[in-house]
Parts: sequence; structure tokens; C-alpha cells
Amino acid sequence: MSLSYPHFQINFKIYPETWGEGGLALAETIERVGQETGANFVVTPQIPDVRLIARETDLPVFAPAVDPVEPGRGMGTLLPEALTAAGAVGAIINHAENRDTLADIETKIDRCEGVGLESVVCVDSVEMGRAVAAFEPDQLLFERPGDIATDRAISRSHPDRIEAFLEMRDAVAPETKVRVGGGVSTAEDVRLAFELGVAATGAASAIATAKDPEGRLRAIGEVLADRD
Ligand SMILES: O=C[C@H](O)COP(=O)(O)O
Repeated sequence: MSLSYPHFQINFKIYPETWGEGGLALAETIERVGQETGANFVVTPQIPDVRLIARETDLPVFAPAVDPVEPGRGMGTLLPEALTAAGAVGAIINHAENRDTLADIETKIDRCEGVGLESVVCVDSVEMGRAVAAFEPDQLLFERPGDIATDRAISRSHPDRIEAFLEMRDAVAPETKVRVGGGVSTAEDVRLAFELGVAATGAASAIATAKDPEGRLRAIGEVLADRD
């Protein structure tokens, strides 16, 4: 399943009941709401569930991590080829909860490109974004660690920083798409982010811990559908 824009990505992280059958049930809810609203949703399940959710849904599925390794020795590492074979269309790199060195970021971007995985590199500032943009990833995810798992989306708190980030991207790597994350909780957060010009946004806690995830997804889906 290929990626369409704009889209909203739901990251399961390791929240309770987001693995195994619970993860599949959440993915099926996301898929159904996407079909009903006309919104493009993307999911990032836990690694052991990538194949299950890619097989059982039509959603684009991301791996939450990937390793800069080649086939051969490398016990316990995440081989890019194996993620593609499992059905992943992309991989997250340098998440604030799973950091990489700059050297590994560059290698991971190259390895993802080689096996057809969309590379999404998380960065926490314009300066870090500039350093990584030079490697020309498919996407840069601008996310401040302090916003994660709060309700303080940067699209509301600091829209000027998103504008500065987009200006940097235009200057350094105009082909790279920009997305924002961290504390994205409401349909209004999503609407503001797209108004600023990002290609995608997403959330983890606001969906995984919501009392009514379906209602929240539906409100966000309606914002996305309006922008198609
Ligand atoms: O989805 C990944 C990001 O770290 C955002 O997390 P959050 O939506 O829980 O703030």
C-alpha cells in the first residue's frame, strides 16, 4: 500500500493493548474510519505486528525502527529487507525515544532507499533538521521531545517554528517532505498544521490512550478529507 498525502499517522508505540489482537483491532478501526471519512491514515504498529497488520488491512504500515545493517551477522537487529518483506512501506529513524547517531541516520536513510522504504527522520530543531536534510531523507519529522504525550501541539504553541522549519527545508532539501508531531491531540491541531504547509502529521498518545479513539479519529479524518 503506497503513501498518499496529506496523511495522519498513528503510532502505537508500546501503549497497552496496541499489540497482537488489540493492535489489529485498533488498525481495523483506523482503516474503517479512513474509508468512511475519505482520509489517508498510516499506522506504525509494534515490530512484531507489522506483517499481521500489513496483511489484514489496506493501510500503509510503517516500522517504528530500522537498523543500519546488512544481511548476515547482526543478532536482534532490524534488517531493512526483512521489514519490506513483512509489508512495511517506511521506517522511523532517530525517534526521541530511540535515538540514533548522525552517522547511523545517514546509513539508515541510504539503506531504506535501497529497499524501497520511506525514510522518516525525527529531529527536534531547525538546526538538527538542517544537518539531516543534507542526507535528503524522504521525510523530516519535526518534533520537540517536551511536547510528546502532552496536549501541546507545536502547530498551536509555536507555528512560527514550523514556518522556520519549512523555510530551512526549502533551502536545503526541497524534495524532502516535512511533518510535525508531538502533542497533536485535536482536529484543530491537525488543521493548523496543514494550514502551515506540512505534508503530514500524526499522534500516538492522543489515539492510543483516548477514551473514544474512534471519535477522535473521525474528527481528524474530516479535517484531512477537507484538504484532499
Ligand atoms: O508518535 C510519535 C510522537 O512521539 C508523538 O507522540 P504523541 O502523539 O504521544 O505526543
